[in-house]
Order: sequence, then structure tokens, then C-alpha cells
Amino acid sequence: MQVIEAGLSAKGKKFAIVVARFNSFIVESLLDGAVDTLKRVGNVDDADITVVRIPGAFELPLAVQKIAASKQYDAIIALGAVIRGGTPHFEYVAGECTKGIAQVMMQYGLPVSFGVLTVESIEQAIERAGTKMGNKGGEAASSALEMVNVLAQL
Ligand SMILES: Nc1c(NC[C@H](O)[C@H](O)[C@H](O)CO)[nH]c(=O)[nH]c1=O
Ligand SMILES: CC(=O)[C@@H](O)COP(=O)(O)O
Repeated sequence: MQVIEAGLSAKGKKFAIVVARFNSFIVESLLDGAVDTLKRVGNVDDADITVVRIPGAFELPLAVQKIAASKQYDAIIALGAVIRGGTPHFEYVAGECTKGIAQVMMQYGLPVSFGVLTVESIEQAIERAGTKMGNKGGEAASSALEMVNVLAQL
């Protein structure tokens, strides 16, 4: 049996983090978690991390696509927070964001981590942005580190 798996150290690799500004009080904590994981777990240098800010989760796929097309990065981490309101708006924003990011990942064969919260309430968002349910930005960064290293072996 051959097993291909990889660690998380990715010194010398380049990462772009795309940050949606909508619900920024949550997303900034996801960004903190992602940067901390890249540096502390992945040994990634500060100079190898680029942060790109955009308006909202709906814009994430286009920004991610443009970054992937630049061929300057080994992985992209998409961060945002879509919080359900009183109308069906949530379904459209979250749906297009998810679908679009997945499409870019497949189109370019580049790891794109999905660090976008899609939650029912602000409380659920807070829990996932560095409190009792962990930090989903950090988890997305961890997935990006692992995928960069796994893909290098395939
Ligand atoms: N409601 C949320 C949005 N809405 C804004 C859209 O993402 C987009 O910026 C706007 O429609 C202009 O194209 N964005 C989030 O990130 N989170 C939300 O909960
Ligand atoms: C993404 C959303 O659902 C939310 O921000 C929009 O709120 P609403 O549905 O109350 O307009």
C-alpha cells in the first residue's frame, strides 16, 4: 500500500488571503487566525503572505480567480462571513460564493481554502471566529498548507 500524505510546513511558498470586508468584526478575527497558522504552523514568512481586501463574500470568486490567474501563489485562502438575515439574500450570497470558489479551484488546479462562515446568527459567527468552536480562518490556512504539500507529491 502506498499512502500519500503531507505535513504542514511550507516555508518559501506563497499564499494570498482574500478578505471580505462585510461583517469585518468577524472576518478580521478569521484573518488573524489564518496569518497566525501560516506563520506559526507553516513557517511561512511574512513577506510571502499577501492580503487582498474586497467588499463582500459575493465578490470572493472573482478576486480569487484573478489571483489564481496571476500564477504568483501556491494557494489562496478565502475569508468571509455570511450571516443569515430576514430574507432569502443569504442563500444567494452564500451559494454563489461557494460555487464560484470551487469552480476557480478546479479551473486552475490551485488549492483555494474555503474560510467563509455561513451561519444562522452573529453568535454562531463569534463562536467560529476564535472562541469556543475554534477559528475557521486558522483551519482554512491549515488546509491550504496541507494541500500545497500534498499536491507537490501527486
Ligand atoms: N449579506 C452579506 C454580504 N452581502 C454583500 C455581498 O457580498 C456583496 O458585497 C454585495 O451584494 C455587492 O455585490 N456579504 C458578506 O460577505 N456577508 C453577508 O452576510
Ligand atoms: C447575507 C444576508 O442574508 C444578510 O446580510 C442580508 O440580510 P436581510 O436578508 O435581512 O436583508
